[in-house]
Amino acid sequence: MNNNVNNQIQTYGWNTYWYSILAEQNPDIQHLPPARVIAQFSHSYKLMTESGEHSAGVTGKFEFNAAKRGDYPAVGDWVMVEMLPNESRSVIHAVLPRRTSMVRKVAGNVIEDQIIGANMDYLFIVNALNQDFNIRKIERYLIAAWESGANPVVLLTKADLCEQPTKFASEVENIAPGVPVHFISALLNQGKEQLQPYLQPGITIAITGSSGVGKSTLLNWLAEADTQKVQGIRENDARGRHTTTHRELFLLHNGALIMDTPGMRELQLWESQDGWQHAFADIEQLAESCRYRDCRHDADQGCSVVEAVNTGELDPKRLANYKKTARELAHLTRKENANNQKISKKATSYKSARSYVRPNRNAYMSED
Ligand SMILES: Nc1nc2c(ncn2[C@@H]2O[C@H](COP(=O)(O)OP(=O)(O)OP(=O)(O)O)[C@@H](O)[C@H]2O)c(=O)[nH]1
Ligand SMILES: [Zn+2]
Repeated sequence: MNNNVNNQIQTYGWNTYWYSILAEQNPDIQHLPPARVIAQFSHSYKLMTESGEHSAGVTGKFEFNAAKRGDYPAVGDWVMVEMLPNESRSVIHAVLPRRTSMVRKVAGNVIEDQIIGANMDYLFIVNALNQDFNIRKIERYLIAAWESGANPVVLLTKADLCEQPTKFASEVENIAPGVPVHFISALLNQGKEQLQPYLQPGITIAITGSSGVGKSTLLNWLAEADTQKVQGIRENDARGRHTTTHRELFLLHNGALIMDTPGMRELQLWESQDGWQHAFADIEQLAESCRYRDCRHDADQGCSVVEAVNTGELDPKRLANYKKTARELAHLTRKENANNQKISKKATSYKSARSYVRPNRNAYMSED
């Protein structure tokens, strides 16, 4: 590895942490160069390797060993590759263990984890400061963030359409103590400086939020930073190439990496125990002093949660959201358990083929 090529993957976030992770892996893959997945297509991936962009597929062995959908590479993953000589293609031998990941539960015959983004440092949760402002949505996105392991940051866009952005910001702060909240206006070019602490070299930021909240506008706004500097970098680009091809993980001029995958964009809000408890820590804590262990928090007697609603300490809408999430989570768990039972009955006969968990090609490739 010469310095120049080494820099290429460092720019994409390779660092001593990943070196140490690699050192813990099977020696078979340790000599292979690392690469980062920057886009995912139906049958292939686009990687940033030490020698630039490569398209890639997984090895047959990888495919054979992949027990479930979540074992396959996802955007943001670090993979160990074999470069094919004289080709801008490579093959993926292994995926390094993910530091963080956004997982979506896909309910089919078997509930499967689909990784819609990996190794993000921050998750920007975008909501607009107009009639679309929705605190309950933010609450649910926060669950996803906690579950992913990435640090959530709430961005309230379209501040120019709002008389009192601070009022909304404090509303968010109430439901998400300790989570940074910023209000910005791409239209008026206001608030960008608040984002600088996150937009650091090698830091990966995923962007999520409902349709129309201003994600694309935000991306363009972030990308257009300092045009002069951009041109300077292009001039110095060793390959002199400016690719305009499809990417889902891309480099900003300030060195930060932005992840914008279709799945991340329209994050479907599945629920999971850990993230859920974290997001509703206040209610969980109140519930501890309910009279009954299995309190449903809908009767007055001995229920600390209902009491908190009555005294105005807890917003009834927050409680309603908590209950709705709990029901969905219970539903998902029931479905999962039922499927797992079915699977374990059949497991012996299926084991060699592993067909019960191996996604069929079409299912794996389809966008749902
Ligand atoms: N007033 C105002 N309008 C904005 C701002 N940011 C975005 N918009 C507008 O909001 C609309 C939606 O913005 P997009 O960036 O397309 O939203 P999106 O979240 O990417 O939407 P999807 O692509 O559907 O996911 C557009 O008409 C933007 O011009 C802002 O800061 N102020
Ligand atoms: Zn209760």
